[in-house]
This record gives sequence, structure tokens and C-alpha cells, in this order.
Amino acid sequence: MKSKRNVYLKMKTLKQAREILFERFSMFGTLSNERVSVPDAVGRVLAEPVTAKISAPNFHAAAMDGIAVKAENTFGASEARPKELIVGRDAFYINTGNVIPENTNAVIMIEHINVLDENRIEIEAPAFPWQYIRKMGEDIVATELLFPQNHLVTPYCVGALLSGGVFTVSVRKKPKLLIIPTGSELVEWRDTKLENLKPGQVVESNSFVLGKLAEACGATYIRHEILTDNVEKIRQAVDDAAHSDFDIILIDGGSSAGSEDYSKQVISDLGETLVHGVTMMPGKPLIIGEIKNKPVLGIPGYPVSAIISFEQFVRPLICRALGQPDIEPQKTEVQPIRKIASKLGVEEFLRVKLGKVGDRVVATPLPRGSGSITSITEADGIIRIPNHVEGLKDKEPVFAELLRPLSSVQNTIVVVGSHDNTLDILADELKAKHSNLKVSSSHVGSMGGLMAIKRGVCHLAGSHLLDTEDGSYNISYIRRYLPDTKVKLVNLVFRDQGLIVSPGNPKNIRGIEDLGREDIMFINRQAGSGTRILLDYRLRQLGMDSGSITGYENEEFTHMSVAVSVLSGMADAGLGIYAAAKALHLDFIPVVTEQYDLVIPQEHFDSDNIRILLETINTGEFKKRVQALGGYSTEKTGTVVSD
Ligand SMILES: Nc1nc2c(c(=O)[nH]1)N[C@H]1C(S)=C(S)[C@@H](COP(=O)(O)OP(=O)(O)OC[C@H]3O[C@@H](n4cnc5c(N)ncnc54)[C@H](O)[C@@H]3O)O[C@H]1N2
Ligand code: MOO
Repeated sequence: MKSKRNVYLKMKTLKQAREILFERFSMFGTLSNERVSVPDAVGRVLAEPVTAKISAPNFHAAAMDGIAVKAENTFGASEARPKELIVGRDAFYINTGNVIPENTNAVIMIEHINVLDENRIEIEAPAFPWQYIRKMGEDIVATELLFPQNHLVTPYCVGALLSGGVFTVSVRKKPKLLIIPTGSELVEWRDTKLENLKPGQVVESNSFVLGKLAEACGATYIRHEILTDNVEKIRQAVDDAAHSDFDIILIDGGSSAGSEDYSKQVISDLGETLVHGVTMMPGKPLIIGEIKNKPVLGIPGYPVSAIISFEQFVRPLICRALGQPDIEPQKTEVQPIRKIASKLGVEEFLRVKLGKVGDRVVATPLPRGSGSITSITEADGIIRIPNHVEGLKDKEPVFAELLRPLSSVQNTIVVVGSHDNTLDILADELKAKHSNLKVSSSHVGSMGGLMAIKRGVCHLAGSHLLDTEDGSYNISYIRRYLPDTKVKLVNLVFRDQGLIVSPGNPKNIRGIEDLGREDIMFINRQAGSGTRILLDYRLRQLGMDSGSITGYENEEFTHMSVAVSVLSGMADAGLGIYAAAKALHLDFIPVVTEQYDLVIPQEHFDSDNIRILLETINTGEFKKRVQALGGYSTEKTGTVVSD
């Protein structure tokens, strides 16, 4: 039986929804405790205050290798009048950490004594009382408080606890989560043979992401097997979980308004739905419910929605249960590279790449779709655009929450411009030899790259802009669009551009001239991209009208997405690089060999990071890997084409 379509209850703001959740489940103190050994307590939270059972040191101990003496016996010793001491009577050989012999109260370092013979030594300076002795209780005094309750045990703490004679501690039990992935399209990665994966099937990943996030903040999780969109089965699983020892139940997927979205129905049937729908994006359809006094959350199925929902709702709940403060992300001021519109009335979590260009940190937005997991794996930070704001202005700094340390952001080479697969190889080669360096590239087409240089928001741009007058690349565009910016042009590669067609070229496409055929659906690149300029140039050369090409107005932003359009059958042909065709086992009809250069502003050219990048481009390893892609020539790679 299909469910009635869910209609969201009145949507709550993120703030309201969090308040509802935390008020209803003030779980603090309700978790039971368990006793664990001290080494096993690392990462756990103390349930009780811990006091030292013994002092440390537990006796007066020598702090240096040497001789133990009674300080008073050494007074008056000097270089001019050294003092002689009898071993075994006035002086006792001792090593660091040994118990101080009775009737001694100072240690003289071995290098400060003259050995006269087996029984006699000489000193040339007096010792003061308690010199080089670690007194009993100097570090820890028995009965003193080592750590209060709710203290998070770190590896350092293990040292203090064991030294203080504490070998086991009582810690808060880890909150136990059950994560139930739901969706008839989902398949288990363990049982999946990639060659058998059918269209419509999706490898289940969210439960592991959520589980690992839960573990990282001190909880433990059990993963339920995947449930198909069967309301009875989901209800049964949630009911069973509510009656067992789970502290928090997450139903993943099926949270929104589809005909097979059952999370809300199940929660309402078994308990109470407190919130359905939060004015945030990603994560809008989130459900907060209560069954048998337990929090049950309907987590939206899109991967980024699931992550943001976890971080905004589940993690704080776990932290509260453990008596820990919420994890507050570090923030830094950033400048968006362009205007970014956002929907009024929704708090958006915009994922951004960050890099320090000049004296500011620039933020490049990543794809905004909640289904794009790479929009969060690639992100260095998140800009939160509040409900009442319609978007970001390009010149106005805003704060970004950091997902990586600021030091990594500062060591990021920001590349904006045309897309080429060799940039990935460059990023990998750089990282292999310089682990602190990162390349962040955004693909906005060659013209977009030049504009980014003009606005000073990148370190370099990849460009392949053909001058249709004289056949040169990039130089005339730089003169025209960057008249006031001094740049260097360094060749990255020469590459084959051509028509990407289905395997076996079933439509027998021979070249650009065939694109006007009625039976051919074309997929174009966006205006301003070098590939688009190349196409328009060839069309003019051939006297063809772009209006005669079916699909001319359909645009993609990268070579790979053009290739994907052909692979999926949405298009019969698209202009792109050989490497993209090869990667997807498609056929390729060469059209032209073109020059792909790096445009580097002079102000960055001499920086250490760019120097390392240029050295990397010139290595044999880089060139070999580029050649292995096919369709590339590295003859001029790394040479300065124009100053
Ligand atoms: N008519 C409407 N449609 C949708 C709305 C809406 O308000 N009205 N909301 C959209 C938003 S926003 C989101 S977010 C999604 C979330 O919906 P569900 O929670 O019902 O998620 P599903 O439809 O089950 O899945 C969405 C998507 O994610 C994939 N998925 C699901 N679970 C997993 C998993 N465990 N591992 C990996 N991937 C998973 C699933 O295959 C789908 O592709 O709804 C919009 N629709
Ligand atoms: O909330 Mo959904 O997560 O916007 O895509």
C-alpha cells in the first residue's frame, strides 16, 4: 500500500528545531556508566571525579645521575678550596629516579664531581638543599583531584591517572545509535559487483558515514541492514529498536514527500512527530520524533543532507548525552569570488573551496546539490547564508566555518579556469612530493579564468582561447581582457580536441560538418569556454549556422560531463578532449590540436608555491603520466610561452 504523500508540518527554523530537540531530550545524566581500564578510557568521558590514590613521585627521587649528599656537608666548597667527600659516608652514587638515601637532601650531577679514587671524590661548588631532587608529591599529591567529571580523557591523561595510582575509571557509556538505511534502490557494497550494478541502483553509503561521524564524537552505532521502502518492515524495525537498548534511532532516507517516503508515517504511528521540515538546505525534510522517550530522527537521504542533519542535530545530542560542549567550528573571514544568490527563508550551508590569494582568503562555491557528496569532500569550509539574506555579494567578506585547518587553506594553489584532466595529475604529483601543498581547481571556462585573474581571486588560470584571426592561443585575449595585469603564460600541454561519439560511431559522424544533420543531437560547452570558441570558429570556417545544430543550446561545463551526455545517450556528439572520451570508452574523431596554457599573474609567479608547481610540471613523472592519458603532447610543457 502506498503512503499518503507527506505534507510538511509547519516548517521550523534551524534554531527552533534544535531547541525543540534539545528541550525534549535533555539526556544529560541519563546514560549509565561503565568501568574501563585507564588506557581504554582515551576518548571517553569521566562519569565521576577522579582523585589520585598515590603521590607522584611517591618518594624523594633523584632528578639527575650523580651523588646524593647532605647539602650542609658541601657548604664552603669552591674551585680554590674543593671539598673532599667520602663515598659511602658523605656521598652516595645515585641514578636518575632512584630513592634518595637516608640523611641526604641534595644531588650533585656526575659531571660536577672529581673522582679522586674509589672511595674519595671532590666537589668545587656547594649543593643547596633539595637540589636535583624530585620531592615526594611534587607532581601529584595523593587525594588531589586529577580530573573532574565530564572530562574527556586524552592520551596525556593516561600518564597522570596511572602515575596517580588510578588504574580503572568510571566513564559514561557511549550513546548507542541504530542507523536504518531505507530505500528499495539501495544495495550493499559488500554484495555488489560493479559490472552488475543496474541503472536506478545506488550503493548504500549514508549509514557508514553517519556511523563513523557518530563514533568520532564518542558514540557507538549498529547498522541495520538495508530496508526496502516497505512501511511494515520499517515500522517493525523502528519499534524493535525503540524497545531495545538504543539511545538514538536514525531512519535514513524516505524523509520527504515521495509516495514511498515512510519515515514520518512510522514515527507518527509509533510515537510523536515533533518537527517535519526545517528551513535549512541541505537537510530540509528532516524529521524529529519521539518514540518510547527516545529521539528518533528521520534523516534526509541525500548524502550531504544526511551529513548536515547529523552535524546540526545528532552530534549535539550525543555531546549533550556525554556532558560535552557542542563542537564549535573555527571560523575565518573569506571573500566570495563572485555574487552568490540564495533563497530567502532558508538557511543555506554553502560548501566552498578556500585559498589564500594575496592577503585575503577567497571562497569558490562548490555545486549546491545535496546529492553531491564531492561538494563536501572537496570543501574547505562552509558559508552559512542566513534565512533573511538573499545571497552573498562578491566584495563583501563573510565568515566561513573551516573544515580543514587554516594552514592548509594558506597552502592551497587556487586554479580557476578551463578544465583539463592533466590538472588532476598535477594536483596528485604535487601532493605526492609536497604533502603540505594542495591544488584547488574550479572549472569555469577559459574566459572565467581570465576574469578571476582580473579580480585577483586566483593564483593562476588554465586557458585555451583560440584567436580566430591568427590561430594563436591566449595571448590576444590576455592583452584585451587583462591590459593592466602583468602575467606569464606557461604551456601545460597540447591536446587533441575532437568529437566524442558513442562506441563504434553508430551515426557515422565524420566531423563538425555532420553536426548539422537532422539525426544528430549535439551537446555543447558553455559560452566563454575555449571549446565553445573553437566550435564557433570551425562553424564559421565551414560556413555553418549554429542554429542548424540540434542541441547547440544544451550546455555542459566540463569535458567529462560532455562525455557523460554521450555515454548516457542524451547526445550523439560533443566537442571535447580525447582523454574524456577514453576515460568513458567512447570513440573520438580528432578535430584539432590545441594549446592549453597556464596564465600566471607576475605577482604570484615568483612565489614558492608556484615555483614548486612549475618544477612539478617539468618533471618526467608528470609528463609520463600525461602522455599515458592519450591525446596529449608534452613537447612544450613547462616552457614560458609569453612574458
Ligand atoms: N516533492 C518534493 N520532493 C522532495 C522534497 C520536497 O520537499 N518535496 N525534498 C527534497 C529534498 S530537499 C531532499 S533532501 C530529498 C530527501 O528525501 P528523502 O529523505 O525522502 O530521501 P530519498 O528520496 O530516500 O533519497 C534521496 C536520494 O538519496 C539517495 N540515498 C538515500 N539513502 C541513501 C543511502 N543510505 N546511501 C546513499 N544514498 C542514499 C537516494 O538514492 C536518492 O537519490 O528529497 C527531495 N524531494
Ligand atoms: O534539503 Mo535537501 O537536503 O535541500 O536537498
